[in-house]
Amino acid sequence: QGPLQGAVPSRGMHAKRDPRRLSIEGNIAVGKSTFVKLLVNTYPEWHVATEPVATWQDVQSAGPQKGSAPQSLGNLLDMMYRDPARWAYTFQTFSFMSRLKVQLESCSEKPDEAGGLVQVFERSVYSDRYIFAKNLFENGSLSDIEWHIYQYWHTFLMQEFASRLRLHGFIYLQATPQVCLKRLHQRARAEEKGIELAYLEQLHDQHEAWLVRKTTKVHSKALQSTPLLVLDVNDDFSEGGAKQEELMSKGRSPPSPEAPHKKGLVNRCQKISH
Ligand SMILES: Nc1ncnc2c1ncn2[C@@H]1O[C@H](COP(=O)(O)OP(=O)(O)OP(=O)(O)O)[C@@H](O)[C@H]1O
Ligand SMILES: Nc1nc(=O)c2ncn([C@H]3C[C@H](O)[C@@H](CO)O3)c2[nH]1
Repeated sequence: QGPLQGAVPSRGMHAKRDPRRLSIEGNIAVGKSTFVKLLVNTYPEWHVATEPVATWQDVQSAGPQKGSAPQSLGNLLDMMYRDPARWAYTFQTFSFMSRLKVQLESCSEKPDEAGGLVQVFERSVYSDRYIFAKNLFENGSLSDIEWHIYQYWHTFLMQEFASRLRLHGFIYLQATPQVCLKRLHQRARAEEKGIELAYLEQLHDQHEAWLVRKTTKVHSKALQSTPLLVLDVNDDFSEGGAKQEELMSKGRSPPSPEAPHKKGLVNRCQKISH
């Protein structure tokens, strides 16, 4: 029996409960995908929606006629990094739409199949705006009018889909921009080879402003008060061991009598109604 035994509810216990919906946030290459894989190994019953990077790397046309083969239209991730002033707005519309679909599709599972589940998203419609689009505006890659139009439809859609997009918690994986750059080089994704420390520093600051300092102006009170768990992932946990187990248990651990305020995020989220 591991230290987490008993903390994860069995399916039968929560057959009618809405799924708890969490988003993993963090800088580029901080280790979100790696962390999500560890979560799935530890909690195989959790549903995970990874970031649709492959869709951005190969945008497909629907095909001119029904049933005809889709055509590849290009690598939008690469285009955005090569020429942000030209492609940033296009990228944000597409990344937003693909995140919206992922978040809406996950919550359309039948309630009694999804009951008691935890759904984990890698980033969210919120980081699309409050991290990336905001940063692209502030560094001059989105013009005033593009940023205005982006916020106009984003706010409208967030209000229209408010209840279906509501998240119960954020897990913020926090590491220095220097550590992220090292991991980015180690991963060596072709489109990212031009990314410099300064860009990761900007994104780090956006995460800190939105999630930690809470100085970023957000569109809703519910979002402002969404529970947050900050995990320091500067240390290497990819080889397993005690650090990995500690991180997993922080995400889930039951309240302890000595420190009742230090509940795991999922336990805190279960107190929040949908
Ligand atoms: N804690 C860690 N210690 C050492 N290396 C790590 C750690 N977490 C991830 N890595 C390594 O860093 C690289 C980036 O990790 P990963 O792909 O999980 O990042 P990510 O946050 O999902 O990236 P992106 O923002 O692009 O989606 C990978 O090579 C991974 O093996
Ligand atoms: N501009 C921009 N807006 C986004 O919403 C966004 N989300 C992710 N990314 C980049 C980071 C990684 O290189 C790669 C995979 O995370 O995609 C984004 N870039």
